[in-house]
Amino acid sequence: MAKKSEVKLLGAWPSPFVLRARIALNIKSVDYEFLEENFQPKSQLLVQSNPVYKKIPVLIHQDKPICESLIIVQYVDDVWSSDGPSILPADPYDRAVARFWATYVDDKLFPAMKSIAGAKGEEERKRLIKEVEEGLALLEDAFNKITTKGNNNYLFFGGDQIGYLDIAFGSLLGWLRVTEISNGVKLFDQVKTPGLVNWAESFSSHGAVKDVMPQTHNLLEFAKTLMTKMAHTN
Ligand SMILES: N[C@@H](CCC(=O)N[C@@H](CS)C(=O)NCC(=O)O)C(=O)O
Repeated sequence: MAKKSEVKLLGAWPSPFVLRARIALNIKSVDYEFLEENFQPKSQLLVQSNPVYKKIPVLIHQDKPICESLIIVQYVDDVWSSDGPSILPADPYDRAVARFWATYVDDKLFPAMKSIAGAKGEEERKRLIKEVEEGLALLEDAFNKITTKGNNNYLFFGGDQIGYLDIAFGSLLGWLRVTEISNGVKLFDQVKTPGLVNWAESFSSHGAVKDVMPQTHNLLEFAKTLMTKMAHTN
């Protein structure tokens, strides 16, 4: 078990990317100090630790920074390999598939979801919502393929335990719910994405997740404040 002083996580509570690092550390039962970044202005520690992107999360392990959420998740899996279940699948093909979909989440799904809030006009908003729905339908198919093995149907992308893709995608669930509420739509439901609806419930109530996953009403409040600030600066 790492000493708390050896592991620090520079982050902020509403960030889905920071949540990934927190879940990975929880899976491995790594004790860490959480340093809340408030960006007003960006802290010296953040700028020094992540001079390229100046973004959170940054994991600081034995005074060395590791940046980018998915790289942090893999690092945690590598360093604490014998503490708790593996995060990445053992099989090389399964690892490649998990990495493919995690990249898809970051490159396609999340950007589409994020851009709904900034849509210019109803037509664009509807187009983006449709894009997210189609994106989720692809993930529903992937979920069914990945979790059906022989006669077994697993709860998670990672099998019996949450793994890399569960963390990559599951960390966005809070913001997905905020998007649904803010736009009066259901992106996820028992008809369109039954597998993902059940998965989301199991993921959100998992021991490594439930205490660190931000509450939807807090994210909604945060989003409203952010939108108000942006409206004043434009
Ligand atoms: N690809 C990065 C994205 C991290 C990211 O966008 N972090 C946001 C907070 S959610 C941030 O630090 N934003 C500050 C900025 O853009 O200046 C990762 O996966 O870690």
